[in-house]
Amino acid sequence: MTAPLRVALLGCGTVGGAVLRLLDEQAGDLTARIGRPVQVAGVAVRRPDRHPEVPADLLTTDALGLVARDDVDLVVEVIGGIEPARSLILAAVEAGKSVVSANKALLAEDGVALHAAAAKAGVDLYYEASVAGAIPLLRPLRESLAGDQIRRVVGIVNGTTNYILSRMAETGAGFSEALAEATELGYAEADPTADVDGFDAAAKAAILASLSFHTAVTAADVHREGISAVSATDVARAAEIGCTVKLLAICERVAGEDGDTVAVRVHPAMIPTSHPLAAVGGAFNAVFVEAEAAGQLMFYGQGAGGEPTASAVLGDLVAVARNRVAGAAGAGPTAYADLPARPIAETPTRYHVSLDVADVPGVLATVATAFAEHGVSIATVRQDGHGDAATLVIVTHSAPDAALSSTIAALRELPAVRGVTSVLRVEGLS
Ligand SMILES: NC(=O)C1=CN([C@@H]2O[C@H](COP(=O)(O)OP(=O)(O)OC[C@H]3O[C@@H](n4cnc5c(N)ncnc54)[C@H](O)[C@@H]3O)[C@@H](O)[C@H]2O)C=CC1
Ligand SMILES: N[C@@H](CC=O)C(=O)O
Ligand code: NA
Repeated sequence: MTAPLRVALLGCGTVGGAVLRLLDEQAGDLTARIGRPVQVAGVAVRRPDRHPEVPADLLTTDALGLVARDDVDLVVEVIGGIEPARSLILAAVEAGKSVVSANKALLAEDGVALHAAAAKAGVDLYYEASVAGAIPLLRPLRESLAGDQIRRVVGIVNGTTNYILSRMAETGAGFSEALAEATELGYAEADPTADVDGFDAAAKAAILASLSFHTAVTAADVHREGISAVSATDVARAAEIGCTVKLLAICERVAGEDGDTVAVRVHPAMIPTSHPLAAVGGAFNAVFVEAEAAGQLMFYGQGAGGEPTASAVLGDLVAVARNRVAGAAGAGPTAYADLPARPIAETPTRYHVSLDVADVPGVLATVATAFAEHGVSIATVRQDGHGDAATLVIVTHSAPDAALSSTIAALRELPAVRGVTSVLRVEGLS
């Protein structure tokens, strides 16, 4: 019988546990698809006593020792975080072992160096699971669309926050309750502030922008806002204008007189309920890709959870194992374009603003003047009076984000404005 390919599994939590189970359940099919059996050589964990499901002789707390073993051919990293994951991946590739990872935080911080190390060693580094869980997205960007020019990628790439926002909109559930459910279901990161504050989505946006535009984008290049400031009022105001609130990742290649730039941002936004992304509920993700020749493409599916993510990990494992059987590594991504990042301040956006004002003559004109003075044009305005107060709901036309944020600062200073009760960007309105 052909000698098996031996796999080191680093981490056995939500994703690692599902990978281990599927490797066992699908052993026969995987052997047929790869041309050689795949066998688990060892499973590195922090607390072996917490893993009665794993055969004791496979468990180890020495992840580095496992990676270095001569009988290990391939490494699956599902620990997460920067260290020790980075050192373990580098040790693996330097020892000639191809790596599959689900670690967006690490790839978004240090992808260039990790790819360089993998290319130097002639091994593969695949990470389909790192963005949008089960959805085949990175390989289509890296391979299927390699002959096209991608201009824009926009989507929902964090399952936890989408689950929270969906629950808030559909059932009126509170933020903490919805987050606890998402954690229980295995969607949230080990530290869920990575989800709530947009770090996870920003890392994914950096990976998407790097692959789409053939340039190096790190998480630090991404403008990031999470959902912790999204209130029940924001959700209600969105519903009043036929919108819903979603955390969006938007990656754009922008043509300019001095050459192209990339603008990459993650923030909550109101989108019309008729927009295809508005129907993406729970932990599902969806990503639109706009390419010059292909036009618009949509990718949709489960963006988080043990089994869906393990599906992507196993897909990568089959790919790197096939390459290993063929005796060659696949082509890595290219980053030749060297495009600078455009700051959010210069990025055109639209705002929805809700104000509590004193219902006195001239208040509307005073508010309108504040917008005009900052070069921001108003698209719609609605005034609801109640007693001596009124609510003004304003949707702007597109303007540089800096102009919009200085308008909000100026509004807060106006004596007639009693409170700025909701400020959210708006996307997808015609
Ligand atoms: N849960 C999900 O839906 C998804 C997770 N991911 C990514 O997959 C990776 C793993 O995520 P989860 O399985 O959800 O996390 P988890 O927290 O459930 O599992 C991580 C495991 O790694 C172990 N670990 C930590 N340090 C270790 C060390 N030094 N040596 C050995 N084991 C160690 C932990 O004990 C834990 O069992 C992360 O990079 C995450 O961002 C990607 C897509 C979806
Ligand atoms: N915590 C992440 C897991 C998948 O990447 C999410 O909620 O999307
Ligand atoms: Na994916």
